[in-house]
Order: sequence, then C-alpha cells, then structure tokens
Amino acid sequence: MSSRQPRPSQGGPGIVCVGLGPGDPELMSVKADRLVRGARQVAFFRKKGRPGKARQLVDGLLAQGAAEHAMEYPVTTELPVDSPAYVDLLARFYDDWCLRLEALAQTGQVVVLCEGDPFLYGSFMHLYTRLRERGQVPLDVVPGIPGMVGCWHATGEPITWGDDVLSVMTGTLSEDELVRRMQTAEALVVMKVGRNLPRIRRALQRTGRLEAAWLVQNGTTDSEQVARLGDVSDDACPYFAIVLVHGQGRRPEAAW
Ligand SMILES: C[C@@]1(CC(=O)O)C2=NC(=C\c3[nH]c(c(CCC(=O)O)c3CC(=O)O)Cc3[nH]c(c(CC(=O)O)c3CCC(=O)O)/C=C3\N/C(=C\2)[C@@H](CCC(=O)O)[C@]3(C)CC(=O)O)/[C@H]1CCC(=O)O
Ligand SMILES: C[S@@+](CC[C@H](N)C(=O)[O-])C[C@H]1O[C@@H](n2cnc3c(N)ncnc32)[C@H](O)[C@@H]1O
Repeated sequence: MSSRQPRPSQGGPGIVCVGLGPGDPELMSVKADRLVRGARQVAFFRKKGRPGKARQLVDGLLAQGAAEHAMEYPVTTELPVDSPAYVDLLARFYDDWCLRLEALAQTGQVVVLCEGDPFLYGSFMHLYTRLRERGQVPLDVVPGIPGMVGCWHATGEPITWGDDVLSVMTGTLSEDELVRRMQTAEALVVMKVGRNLPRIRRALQRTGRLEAAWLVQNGTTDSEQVARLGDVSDDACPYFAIVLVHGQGRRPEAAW
C-alpha cells in the first residue's frame, strides 16, 4: 500500500493559496494563521509601488527569514481590459509566475497570500488553473471570509432577509448593465468600486436605490470608512471599496 503524502495545507510539499479574510487579521481562519506563521516562502500579488493588501494583512505574522516573492501586476488601470495588449501582458504575467512558483515549490512549500477568498475574483485563480493543468506540483486552496462579508458587517445591518436575492456585481460593468442587474436584486453588492463610483452612483439613482446605498472603504482594516453613499463625494475612492444595499425582505415583527 502506498502512503499518501499530506496535502500542502497539511504541511506537505507544493503550493497552497491561503485566503486571509477581509482585512482584520483576527478574521483569519486558524488554518490560515498556522500556514502563514509556518511559511518559509510566501508569494503575493500587488500593484507596482504599493505594499499589497494581502502582504499588509500578515505584517508581524511571518517567520524571520521567510523568503518573500512580490508578484507585481504589469498593468492595472493603464490599459483597457479588453485591449489585446492588456490581455497579452496579463496572460504572460500569469504564465511566468506559474512557472516560477512551480520551480520554488521544488525547494519547499510555497504559501500564496490572498485577501478575502481566493476563488472570489482572486488573482490566484489564474495561476491555479494553469498549475492544475500542468499537474507538476500538489496544489491546495484555503477558503477565507470574503471582503464583502466584512463590509456588510461594518454597516451593522443584516444583508438578506426572507426571500431576498443577493446580487453581486462589479463596478466595471456598463451603466446600463448595472441598472439591469440592480432592477432584479433585493440586496446588492458592487465590488471593484474605485474610479467606477460615478457610474455606480448613476445606476443606483436610475433604479431608485441610491438613498439606501452604503459605501465601505477598506472594510475591517484600521483605515475602514463606512458611510451612506449619499453623504460622500466621488473623489478619490479606493479600489478596495464596496457599495452595498441591504435587502428589506419579510420577517416576523416583534410584538413590542
Ligand atoms: C484591470 C481591472 C479590471 C477588473 O477588475 O475587472 C483589474 N484590476 C483593476 C484595478 C486594480 N487592481 C489592483 C489595483 C491596486 C489596488 C491598490 O493597491 O490599492 C487596482 C486599482 C488601481 O490600479 O487604481 C491590484 C490588484 N488586482 C487584483 C489583485 C489581487 C487579488 O485581489 O487577488 C490586486 C492586488 C491588490 C493588493 O492586494 O494590493 C486582482 C485582479 N484585478 C483584476 C483586474 C483581475 C486580474 C486581471 C486580469 O486577469 O484581467 C483580478 C484577478 C480580479 C478579477 O479576476 O476580476 C481593474 C480596473 C478596474 C477599473 O476599471 O477601475
Ligand atoms: C480583485 S477583487 C478581490 C476580492 C477578494 N478575493 C474577496 O474575497 O473579497 C478586489 C475587490 O474586492 C473588494 N474588497 C475586498 N476586500 C475589501 C475590503 N476589506 N473592503 C472593501 N472592499 C473590499 C473591493 O471591491 C475590491 O475592488
């Protein structure tokens, strides 16, 4: 009988991507905490010139001497996402880091850090599908609390009641597409806000949802800001922001 190797998340060789939750380090899972503290090699995505949200989240947790590999996006907002140049740059960036992580994993386990949950608009997905297809190293992914969960808790209000349908959309959609989606949603979450806030605001206005909308910037972190969207301007909204509207579905009312 062949003895099975432990999975990367159990300390075995290979690559494990760890979801770190929305920002407050105490909202990390016990498993994520264990893997981050024990890591000898970590990799994380970031925009050039920025520290990286995932890397900031593990400040003070990494072991002394842990090797750090910053995977810096060649572009984020500099080129249109549907331009051939953007698509090609990103595809080569993911190919390159897939091969580099594979090589690093030959020398010991690699822990990839990811803000929120890795399978919810997380960059690691692009490496995951490549690594899985190549099949050269064991692969594992540890779930994390998504950023939007931290954000609706930051407002102190439940997000869905009764039959409410929750729709999650991205601010990168066109205004008409946002309107179409908002019209059929009771509760809604708009991710990827940043410079898309004016368009999101117009779509909320057109669907009569603006008054009920909230804006949460950097939810659950030290720089968290929570406001009614109607009370804030469109200026300088960070990419790590979420617009949300709570559902108002059926609920048995209290007697007092
Ligand atoms: C182009 C654009 C389009 C879009 O979002 O669709 C896009 N990112 C945009 C902006 C942006 N991205 C980042 C910043 C700086 C944040 C800061 O530092 O403040 C800014 C803002 C800025 O530059 O101003 C950094 C960043 N991005 C991701 C991570 C890692 C992670 O979260 O895992 C980190 C590191 C964060 C960190 O930890 O620090 C992840 C993703 N970003 C993607 C696309 C997808 C991959 C690309 C692809 O394969 O196509 C993917 C995988 C998500 C997905 O799959 O959707 C959009 C323009 C939106 C617009 O039009 O306004
Ligand atoms: C590339 S996606 C990554 C999502 C992440 N994997 C998750 O599970 O939340 C980035 C978007 O997530 C949202 N986001 C994630 N964490 C957030 C937080 N703590 N506060 C506000 N927005 C957040 C923002 O809308 C941002 O544009």
